[in-house]
Amino acid sequence: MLTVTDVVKTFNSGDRTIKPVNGVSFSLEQGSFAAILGKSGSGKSTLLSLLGALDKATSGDVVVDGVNISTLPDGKLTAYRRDDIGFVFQAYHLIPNLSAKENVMLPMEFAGASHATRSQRAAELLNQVGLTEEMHSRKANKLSGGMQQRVAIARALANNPKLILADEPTGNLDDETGEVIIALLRRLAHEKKTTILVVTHDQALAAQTDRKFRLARGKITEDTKNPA
Ligand SMILES: Nc1ncnc2c1ncn2[C@@H]1O[C@H](COP(=O)(O)OP(=O)(O)OP(=O)(O)O)[C@@H](O)[C@H]1O
Repeated sequence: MLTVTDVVKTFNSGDRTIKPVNGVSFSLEQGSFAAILGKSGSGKSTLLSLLGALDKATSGDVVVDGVNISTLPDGKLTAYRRDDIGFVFQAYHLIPNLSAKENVMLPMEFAGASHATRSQRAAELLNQVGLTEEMHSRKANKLSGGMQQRVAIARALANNPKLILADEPTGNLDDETGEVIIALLRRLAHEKKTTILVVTHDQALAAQTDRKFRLARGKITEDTKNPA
C-alpha cells in the first residue's frame, strides 16, 4: 500500500548541495507496523515529511494506496494530508485548552463531518486508545504525557487514514509509558489495518515492529523483518 521508489531530496545550502534522502526504495503492506531507525542527521525526518506530503521529493515516487503523491498538484495534496495521513509527533502537538475530545473532533471538522458524527466517532476513538469517558472532557494540558499521546493517536485516526506517520512517538515518555504506546500502535496497525511507520531512536519500539529499516546518510542500509 506504500511504495517508495528511488526517492531523493536535495537542498541547496550556499554553494553546497545536501542530499538528506539519497535514493530510498521500500514497500509496506497495508496494516504493517514499521520503524525507521538511524542516527541524528541520517535523513529520517526528511523522509517522513516526503511521505506525508509536507515536502516534495526532488525525484522518485511515493505511491500510497495506488496514488502517486509525487505528481499530485498542490491543491490535492492538502486533501491527501487531511484525509489519508495521520501524524503523531514527539511533543503531541495537541491544542492545550481544548478537551481531549475536541482535539480528536478537529480533523473531522476540517473534513466536513457533522457535529453528531464527530462527537460519536471521537468518543469511540478515545475509548479505543484506552481513555475513560471522564478523560474525554479534560483539557489536553491537564493530561499526562502518555495520555496526551493517546489523544494524539486518536486524533491521527480521526479521518480513518491509510497511513500513520509518527516521529519519535515515545521520545518524551518514560520507558513504561512508552511501551504502552508502542503496544497500542502495534494493535491499531494489526486490528484496524492502518499502516503505521514510526521514526525512532528507541530500540524497544523498533523491536516491536514487523519491519525495521536503518537509514544512514540518506540510504537504507538495513531492512529487517521482525519475527511475529
Ligand atoms: N530544509 C532543509 N534545508 C537544508 N538542509 C536540511 C533541511 N532539512 C534537513 N536538512 C539536512 O538534512 C540532513 C538530515 O536531516 P533530518 O532532520 O532528516 O535527519 P534525522 O535523521 O531526522 O535527524 P534527527 O534524528 O536529529 O531528527 C541534516 O544534515 C539536515 O541539516
